[in-house]
Amino acid sequence: MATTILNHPLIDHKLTIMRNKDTGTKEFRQNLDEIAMLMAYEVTKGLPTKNIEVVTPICQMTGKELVRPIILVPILRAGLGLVDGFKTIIPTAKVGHIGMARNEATLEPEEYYAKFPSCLDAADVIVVDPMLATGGSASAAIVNIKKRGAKYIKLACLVAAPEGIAVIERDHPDVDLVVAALDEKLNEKGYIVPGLGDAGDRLFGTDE
Ligand SMILES: O=P(O)(O)OC[C@H]1O[C@H](OP(=O)(O)OP(=O)(O)O)[C@H](O)[C@@H]1O
Ligand SMILES: O=c1cc[nH]c(=O)[nH]1
Ligand SMILES: [Mg+2]
Repeated sequence: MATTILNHPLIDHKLTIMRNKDTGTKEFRQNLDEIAMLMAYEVTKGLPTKNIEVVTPICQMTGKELVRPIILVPILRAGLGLVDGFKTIIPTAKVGHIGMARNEATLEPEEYYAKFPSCLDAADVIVVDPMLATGGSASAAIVNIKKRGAKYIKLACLVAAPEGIAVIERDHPDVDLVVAALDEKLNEKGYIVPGLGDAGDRLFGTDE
């Protein structure tokens, strides 16, 4: 299993707009939505397919179809900002939700909500969250999803700190990780530097 850092020019351009502290809610959401579509293409590159016979208007041929259904799992709240873009590219995807709140004092993640489609164990599961900071939220979310039966899991994050990547690689060597941009470090409050601030607050306008 692998970690991929995308460093894609279009994503970097849009992400730079999101990073700007003066970018408002509307533009922040719009750019995240656009980036999600680009990430969906990249994250799904390695999904398994099987041969299927198809008759074109010209002749019969062997085509391909996905082996498993796809389930998107946004980590609430900020992961919700990636769902519409992924669904645009994968309209048949089912969506499960897991709520993880990072205790801002201890930085420990706590699950507060979970609801999944019943085919979790037979699906390709793509967990999405814009921020991979300490890695605690994503790692705990994946542990909880595995406990509910998920076997084929990918994690897609917009911005990651090296610390978060190391945690996912250590805790979940079976999970493919796709990150749009690798930042420098975490600060003393567990925020990614340079990062983009609190993704959930910027997405939902709760930054007071
Ligand atoms: O890697 P970690 O150190 O765990 O931090 C990353 C988590 O922090 C943010 O969520 P937050 O807890 O702020 O919740 P929110 O999405 O509701 O704002 C972010 O969306 C990740 O889930
Ligand atoms: O930089 C960070 C770290 C955790 N969560 C965020 O939203 N941003
Ligand atoms: Mg937040």
